[in-house]
Amino acid sequence: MPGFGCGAKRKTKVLHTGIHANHRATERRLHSTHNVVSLDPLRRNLMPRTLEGQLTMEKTPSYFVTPEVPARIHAMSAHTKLIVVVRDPVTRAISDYTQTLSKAPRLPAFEDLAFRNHSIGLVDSGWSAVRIGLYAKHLEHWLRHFPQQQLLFVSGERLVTDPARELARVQDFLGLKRIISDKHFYFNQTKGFPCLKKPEGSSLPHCLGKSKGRRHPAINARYIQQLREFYKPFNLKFYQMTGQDFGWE
Ligand SMILES: Nc1ncnc2c1ncn2[C@@H]1O[C@H](COP(=O)(O)OS(=O)(=O)O)[C@@H](OP(=O)(O)O)[C@H]1O
Repeated sequence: MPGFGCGAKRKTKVLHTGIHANHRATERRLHSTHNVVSLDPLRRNLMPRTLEGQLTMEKTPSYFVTPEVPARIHAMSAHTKLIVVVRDPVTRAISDYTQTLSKAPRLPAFEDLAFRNHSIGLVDSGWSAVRIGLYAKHLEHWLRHFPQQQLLFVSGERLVTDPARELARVQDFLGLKRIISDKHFYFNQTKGFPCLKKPEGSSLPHCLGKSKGRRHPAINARYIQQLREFYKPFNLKFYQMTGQDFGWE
């Protein structure tokens, strides 16, 4: 499921739930409630087998915004749990642009891509960096196939300001014991983001790589405001649909 950016790379991880395999009731619950994604519906690749006491997580940012994906995932496994990390769509669009710019330095200016006509504030919703942030529209596709309770929306902003709180929500959603807490994070002043104190299998702290948390180009406040106005109705609809106010005004 999507993170903040436009990357389409898929990542798979098998997690141990830490629940004893000889607890039959728990095992049954795991199998019925924690569905296992065993096939990538887009690429038809086999995923690792999920054993008892494990969950398989799969991350593909482009799924959320690809209209044919919900039906395919549902056909593969109707009980799959879906986690979506969402961030202010204006900052998301700039982050997306920054990511592309790092690979294509001759890219036109942000405002030339984000607007059909920036002197009158006509936004180009066909540009992927803008389109991806229309969360309410994408969510409509998912809700045709999955009940709301199978979707969790994680705040990208709170993932930075209070990672333990957002991860508590994720652990609860997955029916896992709350193991990750405040004590697992520290704020790295140089990076400007929270990092892990001691990742699994290592005694050294770990921050996300250089491609996460890049400095964004300065964008004229007028364009930012025009984009805010453009997203406002979509954001409000998204808050209504999810029952969560993400505070992006
Ligand atoms: N702990 C921590 N460290 C570094 N970065 C963090 C962290 N938590 C969230 N973020 C935000 O993650 C943003 C990058 O995510 P991506 O857009 O690459 O996600 S995705 O893999 O494409 O889904 C990245 O966006 P940019 O700041 O625009 O680079 C970060 O703001």
